[in-house]
Amino acid sequence: MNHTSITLEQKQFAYSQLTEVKTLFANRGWFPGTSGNLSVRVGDYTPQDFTFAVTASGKDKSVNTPEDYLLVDQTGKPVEATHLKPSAETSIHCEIYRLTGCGAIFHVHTVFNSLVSELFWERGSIPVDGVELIKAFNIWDEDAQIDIPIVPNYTNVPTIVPLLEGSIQPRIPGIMLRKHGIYAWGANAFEAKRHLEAFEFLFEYVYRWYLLKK
Ligand SMILES: CSC[C@@H](O)[C@@H](O)C(=O)COP(=O)(O)O
Ligand SMILES: [Zn+2]
Repeated sequence: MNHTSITLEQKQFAYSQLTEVKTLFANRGWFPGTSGNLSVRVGDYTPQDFTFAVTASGKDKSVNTPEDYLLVDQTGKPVEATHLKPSAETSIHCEIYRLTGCGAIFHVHTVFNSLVSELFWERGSIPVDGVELIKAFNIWDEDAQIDIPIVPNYTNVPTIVPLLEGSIQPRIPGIMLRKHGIYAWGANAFEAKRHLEAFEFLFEYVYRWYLLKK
């Protein structure tokens, strides 16, 4: 893609969407210790050629500044001259966009998502049985049973990237990195937010139900 075809209005709209969710999630305590990253896709898409706005690496996501985001291409390289560094996990966003064609990806570290990823690590996925909020994923089966995949976490992020293709499930818009955090996505920011909120609700439910049953 000719990245100059992204207009200033498109870029500003993407940044304003990111600021809105960033502020909301920060108020929920979903970015402890500068963790987490967010992105929204901008402009035309093919799996080989796309652009997205992503959070800059290492920022305090509970404050809003003029230096919070940058535009990158499908390889994670900035498309404009900038001193900002894209999120250290940008290559995960690149791969999820390539595989799913989604429009927005939100990543948060929470205590509940980390706990359940460890609880069900050996199983390879987090099972959820018949909880109403599964419908947030557009799964309407009576008493639906879903499994949210878990992949191992590595400090070297490029080691994680090739594991995504074999782990992402077509009807589940998210993947857990073991003892790290959830990546949730959707066709746009509204849908990615709905999915992330549903995952976090279900993780807390699964954890508490596990303890209650004991
Ligand atoms: C500071 S701990 C979290 C990071 O290691 C990473 O997992 C994370 O989510 C944020 O990294 P970032 O480069 O700011 O996008
Ligand atoms: Zn992370």
